[in-house]
Amino acid sequence: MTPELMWIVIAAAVVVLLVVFGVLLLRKPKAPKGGYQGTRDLDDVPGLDEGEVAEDRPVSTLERPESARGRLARLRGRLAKSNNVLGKGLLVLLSRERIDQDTWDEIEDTLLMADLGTDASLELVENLKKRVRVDGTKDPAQLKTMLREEMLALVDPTLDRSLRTESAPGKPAVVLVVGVNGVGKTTTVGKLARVLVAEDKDVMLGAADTFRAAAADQLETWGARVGVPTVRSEQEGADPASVAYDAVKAGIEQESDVVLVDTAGRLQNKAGLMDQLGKVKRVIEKAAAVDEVLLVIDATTGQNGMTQARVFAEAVDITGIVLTKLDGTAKGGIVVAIQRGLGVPVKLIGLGEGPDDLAPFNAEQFVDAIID
Ligand SMILES: Nc1nc2c(ncn2[C@@H]2O[C@H](COP(=O)(O)OP(=O)(O)OP(=O)(O)O)[C@@H](O)[C@H]2O)c(=O)[nH]1
Repeated sequence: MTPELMWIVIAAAVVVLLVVFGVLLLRKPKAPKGGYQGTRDLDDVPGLDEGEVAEDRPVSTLERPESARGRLARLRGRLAKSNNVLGKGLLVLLSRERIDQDTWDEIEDTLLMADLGTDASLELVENLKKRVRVDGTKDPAQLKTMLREEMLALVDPTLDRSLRTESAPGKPAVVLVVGVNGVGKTTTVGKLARVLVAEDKDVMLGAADTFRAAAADQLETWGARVGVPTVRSEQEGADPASVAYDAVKAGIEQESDVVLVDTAGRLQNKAGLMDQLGKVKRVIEKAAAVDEVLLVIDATTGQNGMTQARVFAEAVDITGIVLTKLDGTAKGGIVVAIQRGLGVPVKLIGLGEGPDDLAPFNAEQFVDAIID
């Protein structure tokens, strides 16, 4: 090798080393395992803009989730847009010059198409029919009021829809989230963590969906965005009950207020599902009581969703329903069908893919969004 060539090789090597060193220096810090456990209040973190979005976030870019109050008002447009056909369709039918049996049949069909279910649809039509006959009214405003009242009665504003997330002394509240895969379970757990963080609660996540490693990664990312740690197993196919137990133990040790446990729904048969969910619940109860079992149902799946709901309700005592994807369906009537079918209230609704697009369910606002 000539001396000139040797100098060129040395110069090239120095340039390569400088580039590699530069890249290493510029790389963002990696999230610690288990998420961030430090401060999560924007007020505690200088130089942060509200609503800032980042992927791999160090502690200084934690997000401040929107408070749950008023979310449904913000998301009302999405509910109204997708369920417009139902509300407007009914009002058009009711404001016909003559409301004869054919019109009532059309009203019933509209309700059935919105997944209200046969019994509820019949009941609504019969009640409206009676009131229209007695009042003899044709005034659209009055008909709208009647429709609103009858629909509200079906949705039932008297049900207790509060989430049981109050901790006992020395024990966090435990919320188990169940449902088939793809309905939006992991997303819901992530969104719910944000609702609780906005209420200033200390949350712990348990990634007991061990069928898919990506599900735990997904959950961990949700948690990291708001400073919530996740207990998970690095091993795909690990025992979900043991991960759930570890999460609750960690919640007790770290004095968390609430532990949210995501589970797997990818099970081949009913017996397997019952065994697994039963075991997860029993094992958790060795450490703390399970306060809430939320069943997540995809509102776009209609009757299929009802069938799934029944299978889960047999496997474990459901205390509340989360209806996801209500932004993408005209089948808002599923709220009534599910509540009636299971005897369990809808407590939360998903109205989009955004991190704060999960709202506490409110019967009045729900009916108003459909009818107004
Ligand atoms: N439009 C809309 N999409 C939603 C809503 N909730 C969840 N999704 C989407 O549904 C898809 C599935 O959500 P996941 O949370 O991964 O579902 P999962 O039930 O946990 O599925 P597995 O992890 O496979 O068991 C994602 O693309 C979510 O963004 C909602 O309320 N509205």
